[in-house]
Amino acid sequence: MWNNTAANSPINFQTILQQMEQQIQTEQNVFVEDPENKNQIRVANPEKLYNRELNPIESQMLRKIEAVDNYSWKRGKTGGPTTGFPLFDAAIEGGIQPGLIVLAASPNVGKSAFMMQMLKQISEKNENVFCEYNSFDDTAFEMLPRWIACDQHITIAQAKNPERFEDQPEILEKRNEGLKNLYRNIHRFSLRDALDGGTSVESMEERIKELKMYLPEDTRIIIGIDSFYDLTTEKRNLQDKALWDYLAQTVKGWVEEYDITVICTAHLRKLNGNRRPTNDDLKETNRLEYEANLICLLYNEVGIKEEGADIYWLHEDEETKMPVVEVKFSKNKFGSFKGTRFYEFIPSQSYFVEASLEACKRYAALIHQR
Ligand SMILES: Nc1ncnc2c1ncn2[C@@H]1O[C@H](COP(=O)(O)OP(=O)(O)OP(=O)(O)O)[C@@H](O)[C@H]1O
Repeated sequence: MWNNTAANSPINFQTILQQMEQQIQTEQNVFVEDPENKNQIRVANPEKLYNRELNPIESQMLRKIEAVDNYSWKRGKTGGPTTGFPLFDAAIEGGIQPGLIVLAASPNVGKSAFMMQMLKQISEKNENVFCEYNSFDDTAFEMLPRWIACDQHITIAQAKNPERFEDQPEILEKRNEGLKNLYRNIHRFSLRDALDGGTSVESMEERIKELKMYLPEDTRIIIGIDSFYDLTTEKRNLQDKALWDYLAQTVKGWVEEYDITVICTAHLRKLNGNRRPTNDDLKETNRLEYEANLICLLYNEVGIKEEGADIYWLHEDEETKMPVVEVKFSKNKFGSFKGTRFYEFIPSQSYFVEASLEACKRYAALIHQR
């Protein structure tokens, strides 16, 4: 645009002024405010960008910029649906985004419980969301009582076997309240187990298509898979690493094709000693690590060292040390946070409380003191 020949001729302010006016004129013809959002600009006349028609390459790029800008404005003020855990939201810069999230831990740490509570909270605290928990290693008979226990802070056993607690009307009342909340939430939360649709990625994809068909277009879909290593495929020729690579790529493919969030739990290799896990401990495949937008490694010292643990909390009704689940953000493509957040856990109620920032600092200091 600028034809600055100042190096070989004296500056002509008249010409510069004319050029500036011309540019402003052109820009006014090219860009307009969006009629519904005065802060968003749109390209009204692409031909006026260069005073000629755009070629196909330029048109493609123009459409891409428009799509990304539309998407950015559609994210809303918070960025995405809240998880109900403020520090978790902050770590991923404002809520759940489309992408692949992996919650990895050794057995019994609490990853299924953590994912269940997260999906429950997302479904309760946001509009236009739908969360589905797919449980491949536990049945709905095991998982739904956890939802009720978590909701009402009763034990999983109380939610599971009401008849055993007939002499405790206050427990039955709470259980019924939890059940009512679960019924009330079926427009935003569903739970499926292996008996509902099988464990194959092909059947999972059919389910995602079904959700896309029935749910309103602007619904944010969040699919939980417990666990990634229980997924199968109808492609019979794949085995071992090739199989896990294929599954990881397929799951990530859904994120891109259907614009959804997939949260997977994943088992870790058996850890030697009591060390905290790293991404290298993901079993069988590093493709999962590569494809994931976020990897959280969960660790529960009380689960390993019991009364010898240093990272624990105390509950007024319990005599023993209570577990604190450490959630380390070991790969984070949603934000720059790479630290650890801490969740005080009541396993019998399948319930977590996110530790405050101060408490997180205290727990982190205890780990680093060693
Ligand atoms: N019905 C129950 N009653 C009491 N505690 C339970 C019950 N079910 C699970 N727990 C406890 O909750 C904790 C977390 O279990 P959870 O299934 O979430 O772990 P996980 O990491 O998903 O394990 P896995 O990989 O074996 O599924 C465990 O310590 C477990 O003992």
